[in-house]
Order: sequence, then C-alpha cells, then structure tokens
Amino acid sequence: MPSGIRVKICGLSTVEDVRAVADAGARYVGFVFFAKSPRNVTIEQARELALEVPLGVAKVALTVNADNALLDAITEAVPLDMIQLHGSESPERVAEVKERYGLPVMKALGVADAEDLPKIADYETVADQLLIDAKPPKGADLPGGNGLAFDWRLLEGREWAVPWMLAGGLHPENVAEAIARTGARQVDVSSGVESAPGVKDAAKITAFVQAALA
Ligand SMILES: O=C(O)c1ccccc1N[C@@H]1O[C@H](COP(=O)(O)O)[C@@H](O)[C@H]1O
Repeated sequence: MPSGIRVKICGLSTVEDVRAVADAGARYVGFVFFAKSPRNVTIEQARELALEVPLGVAKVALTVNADNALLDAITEAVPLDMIQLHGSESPERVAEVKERYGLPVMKALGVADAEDLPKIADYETVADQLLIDAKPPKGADLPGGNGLAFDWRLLEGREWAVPWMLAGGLHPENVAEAIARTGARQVDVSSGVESAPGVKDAAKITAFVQAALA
C-alpha cells in the first residue's frame, strides 16, 4: 500500500545525484542558488541538471532573499516547477514572486520554539506550500542545510491551509519517527543524505526515501 509521503532531496549538484534521487522515488529535487552554501550551483549547472530530471519529479529552485535580477536569470534559463524562498522574505514578497514568475512558491520558515509558530500563519494565504525547517543557530552562514533538527513535538496536532513539508536534520534513521510524530506528508533533506558537505551519497538517498515511504 503506497504511503503517499512525498520526498524532496535538496542540494543536488551532479547528474549522478539526479539519477539516484529519481531512481529512489523522490518527488522533488532542489537546486541551491546561494553562494555561501557547499551545495551552490551555477545557473548553467542547474539548467543541465534540470534537463536530466524525469517527468513526475518536480524541480525546485532554492533561493535566499534573491532579488528579481537573480530570479529572472534563474527562471529564464532553468526549467522549473517551483521556487523555494528560504530567507526572510515577507508575505508581500512571496506574493510578488508568485505573480511575477507564474510558478508555485514554497516559503521556508524556521522553528526553534513555540514562539516561532504564529508567524507561519502569515504565509498560509500567499504561499502554495510551507517548509517548516529548524531555525539556524545564531551567526550561522546558512539559513538552512545545517543538519539541525527542532523539537518535532511542537508540530503535533498542527494544521495549515496549504501543503507543508518537514525539514531540518532529517536522515535515514530518524525520518520515519519524524513523520510519525509530526504527521508530515512531505519531507525534505539535504545534509542527512551526504557523505561530506555538498557531496550526495546515493546509498543514503535510497535509504532515506525507503524509510520515508515505508
Ligand atoms: O542546503 C543548503 O545548503 C541550504 C542553503 C540555504 C538555505 C537552505 C538550504 N537547505 C535547506 O535546508 C533544509 C534543511 O536542510 P538539512 O536537511 O538540515 O541539511 C532543507 O529544506 C534544505 O532545502
């Protein structure tokens, strides 16, 4: 019986990564456009990778407080299915990006404790999807992709008006528990399926997707 869980693997940088993700049965691939990230790809690299992604797997561009010039360049060159906004973009900026590019937008929001939950509601009416991630530690270079989990009990019994994805510190050994505790129907992972920062591991990708879908 299919579980209905949908998996996103983020931060791909090689054609082998794309094949491993598609073969494993993930439903989304993410390309990171953020210079400080070990997973950063150029627009040309992302275009080449996107052309290798099979039908049925959604291609997501992850950006952090990107301006229109960068988003114009990405969306003109890379065939995409979704834009992930992983910075401090306001609800108004989310609406503007949706309107300007005609693509679904997923807004990432960081959670460390219960005080972080009310602001999620500000995005429910403008974003097509929400990504609930661990809040980065103070002074971190990256707003995500830090391999840190948050207290999943904070999400128990929570519902939002749009589909949402759980992220932050997931890996093959904890993803089943994370799904059970939070009720997430979608999960996203980056560093938990790597052998080194920015280097994806095909065996970990397969193990992650199998554990999520079990
Ligand atoms: O992966 C990155 O390098 C990254 C950079 C900037 C913003 C977000 C990033 N990744 C996203 O962070 C979460 C959690 O990652 P992890 O599994 O804890 O490593 C995930 O949504 C990635 O899409």
